[in-house]
Amino acid sequence: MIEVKNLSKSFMGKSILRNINGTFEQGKVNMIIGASGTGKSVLLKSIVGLYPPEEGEVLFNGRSFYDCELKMQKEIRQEIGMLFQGSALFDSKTVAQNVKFPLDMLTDYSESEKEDRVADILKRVGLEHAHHKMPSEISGGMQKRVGIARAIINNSKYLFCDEPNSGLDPQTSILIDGLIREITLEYNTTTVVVSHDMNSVLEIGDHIIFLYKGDKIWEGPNTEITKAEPESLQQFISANKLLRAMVAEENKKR
Ligand SMILES: Nc1ncnc2c1ncn2[C@@H]1O[C@H](COP(=O)(O)OP(=O)(O)OP(=O)(O)O)[C@@H](O)[C@H]1O
Repeated sequence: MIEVKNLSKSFMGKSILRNINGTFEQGKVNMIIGASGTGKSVLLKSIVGLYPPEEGEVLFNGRSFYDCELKMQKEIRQEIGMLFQGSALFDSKTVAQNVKFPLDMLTDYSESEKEDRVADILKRVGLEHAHHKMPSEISGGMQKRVGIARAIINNSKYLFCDEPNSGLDPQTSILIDGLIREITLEYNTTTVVVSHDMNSVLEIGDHIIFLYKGDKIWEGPNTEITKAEPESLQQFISANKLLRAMVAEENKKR
């Protein structure tokens, strides 16, 4: 579980996030949603230790990341897997070398152990035939799969995904969403996904945090989102045709 407590962040005196509180549970897909520029990525980066906040704390299973010894911080960092926006694969490395990278950096496994793990994980994400391909030779959806495999290869307890569907067509987005959900359940990870894709929210969002201009406006399960009151959230939702229809149905029942 990850707990964010009273977190505030600004850049050069400009307030970006104000007093954010939220809980991200294990074995669930937790989503941070909101319009462009509202602070989603800054929140994600503050949680994973890239942007230290001015105020507040982030607890990883009770361990305060910004208020613990360097050794513990390193330990927590090793438990974090990250799928970056745009996948961020090394162009000059093969698929297998990309996936193996965290094991090379963080473990002292033997080469054959590493290769076995890479083979297992690539099979799990449906890329058993792509070991020797270069990132430029595979599709955007396959690149995301490689990014997911790399994020979880070292048995990550916490999986962070920044806009996992960016640049993907709707059908591939559904497949990637499905994979994130399956991995979350199978590996019992605490998964945090940043997105502004309402289809993803409906597909996989067990728990949602909605940000609006740096404030947390609403928190709850995706099953409740169409009934949520805040106007800023209603406006965000109504950009999606399907959700507009669902909200209209909800209103009819009232
Ligand atoms: N390193 C930085 N230095 C200064 N300002 C930053 C930095 N990173 C983000 N910001 C500012 O913080 C605000 C929130 O940015 P953020 O990237 O979190 O938005 P977002 O909600 O993730 O948007 P998008 O969906 O477009 O990615 C923006 O005004 C952005 O310009």
